[in-house]
Amino acid sequence: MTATLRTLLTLAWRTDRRAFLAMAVFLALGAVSQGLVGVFLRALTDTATAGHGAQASLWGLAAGAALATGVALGRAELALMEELAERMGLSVQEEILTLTSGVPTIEHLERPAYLDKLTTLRDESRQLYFAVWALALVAEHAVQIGLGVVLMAAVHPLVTLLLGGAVLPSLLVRGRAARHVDAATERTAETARLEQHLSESVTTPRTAKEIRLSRAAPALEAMAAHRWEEVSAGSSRAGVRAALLTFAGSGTFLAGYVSALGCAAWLAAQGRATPGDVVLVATVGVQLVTQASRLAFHVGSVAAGLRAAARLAWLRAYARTHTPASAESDDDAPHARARAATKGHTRERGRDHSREHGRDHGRDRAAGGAEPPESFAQGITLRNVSFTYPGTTRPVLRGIDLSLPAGATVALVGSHGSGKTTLVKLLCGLYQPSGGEILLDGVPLRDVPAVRWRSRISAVFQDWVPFELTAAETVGIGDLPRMDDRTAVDQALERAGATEVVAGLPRGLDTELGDSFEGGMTLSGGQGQRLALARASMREEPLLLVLDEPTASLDAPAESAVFARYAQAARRHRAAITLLITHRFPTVRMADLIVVLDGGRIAEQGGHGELMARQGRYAELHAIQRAAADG
Ligand SMILES: Nc1ncnc2c1ncn2[C@@H]1O[C@H](COP(=O)(O)OP(=O)(O)OP(=O)(O)O)[C@@H](O)[C@H]1O
Repeated sequence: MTATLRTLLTLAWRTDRRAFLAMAVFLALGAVSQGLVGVFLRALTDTATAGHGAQASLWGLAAGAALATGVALGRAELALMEELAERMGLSVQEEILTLTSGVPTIEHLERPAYLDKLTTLRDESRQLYFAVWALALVAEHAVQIGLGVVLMAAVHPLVTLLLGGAVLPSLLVRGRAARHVDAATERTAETARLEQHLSESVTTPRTAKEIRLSRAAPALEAMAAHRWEEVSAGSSRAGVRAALLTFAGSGTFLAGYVSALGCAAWLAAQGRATPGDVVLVATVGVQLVTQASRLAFHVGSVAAGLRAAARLAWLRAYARTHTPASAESDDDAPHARARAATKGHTRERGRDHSREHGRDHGRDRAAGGAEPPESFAQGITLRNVSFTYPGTTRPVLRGIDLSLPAGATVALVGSHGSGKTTLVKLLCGLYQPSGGEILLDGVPLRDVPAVRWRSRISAVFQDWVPFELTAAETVGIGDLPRMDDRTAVDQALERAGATEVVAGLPRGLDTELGDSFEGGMTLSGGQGQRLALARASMREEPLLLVLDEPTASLDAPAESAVFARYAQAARRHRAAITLLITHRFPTVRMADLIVVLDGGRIAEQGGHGELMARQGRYAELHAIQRAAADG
């Protein structure tokens, strides 16, 4: 609680210190001016009933001035808070992005339990800054209520008791109402995510073709609507409960107020209070009821903000524990990176990234850990590696003993779901093995900081990213420090056989790609794949080159040519290992070593001739493909 409160206040303080302080001053003055209105009105009533007209006028003026000051301060507070809130919201969103993308492993992006937390945090990031506002208003109302209680006590302690006794239960009831709403949001986070996915599937251009042809749009829309109904039913149920509780809370306030006013009138009738005291109870009593009701409401907002702050603290802790080597040393670091990442134009962004990348690397080195080899002497060894996706129970890889020799081209083959991509994820350090170990020239991969190992890998995956950037940036982003180096980009295009693709673009490397640009160019699947390959070619001397079915849009001879070129280059440079995954056997047969995966185990391994002669699983897969091609 204290830690989350500190997180919340630190966020606001860091966003704008001056605005934060100014707001605190305005709030304090606003609180006092409200209390003074009641005091001045009492004096007005008492001087007027005593026949002192001139004095009464002065008190009247003073009451008006206090009221006007309160209103003006309220306006100023509002303007300041809106400004502060907007900037704070932006910086929280940036931090969430930076933390989410900064974790070297990807479990938090694939596992529903974590995704729910992330979705809720992203949706509720606005709560954080409203909470700071609410926190300030809670403080203001608390001061106002304190002053009010003192004034009421001066009339008669019973009046205070009647009003004060109604405040506490009502606050508790309101807090409970807010918890209902929050719990409902968390319960429906998964359904809300699925609804969003289904709605986006119908509206994004990438999926439009298939969905139009299959005429699945109405069915998908109906599914999305059904999920939306589930989400909204959950939140309306919680909303109704919260409204009932709030109503009960307001009833308690009202009962307290009416009794306190009755008590003051009775005291005045007895001559134990002045008419001014009755006016004071009526004025301050109304203020107290309103302030307490607002206080309760804002306490609810603060509670929601604290829960969002707790989620942010969870994400920060998660990022810290899952980024062992480049762990941030202070709370400002993710912010600095987030600010750098969103500054200015994309190209600026690229430069900032480059600098940040360098800084990460420096921090990484300072943090210790083993170095990946400069050049492979033996290669990569997997010893009894097993893996089960977090949150599941079925092992996807079991007992993998494998040696990927230095300078070799290794082909991973196997039927769909046999574990090829998962093995690649482990080799890239995107997941840690559940059992066994991976060694880089004898050095355990888990001892090598992810940032250092990643900087020595190039990879293209079957689901390559169609970045909406210029062609130069789309390629250059493959090696951030050299993102703007046109010579490096040209060389990468050449290595990937993609020079022709760029030559055909209206503005060459400066052509903007994607629908997000006005008049942006849409690439064909094959053109996009070539650029993705060029992106992976930006790093000239990777130790491991992963080609996970990146050439599905190319024909078989083009695919073989691409693989041959990459394997040759990799072998020349530092005895790098090329790992390729493809279902096309003409390409597979070129590999030095073929590893056949079946149900998460290595069924067999060897050269093409050797495996064909063995007449095992490889020969069987080969025969199936040949029959399909012939038939
Ligand atoms: N993020 C994940 N969480 C849980 N299970 C997963 C995840 N990703 C993959 N799997 C499961 O792991 C198994 C192996 O998947 P993997 O993607 O490694 O297969 P693959 O051999 O690469 O398949 P393909 O040839 O179709 O690409 C599959 O049963 C799949 O359902």
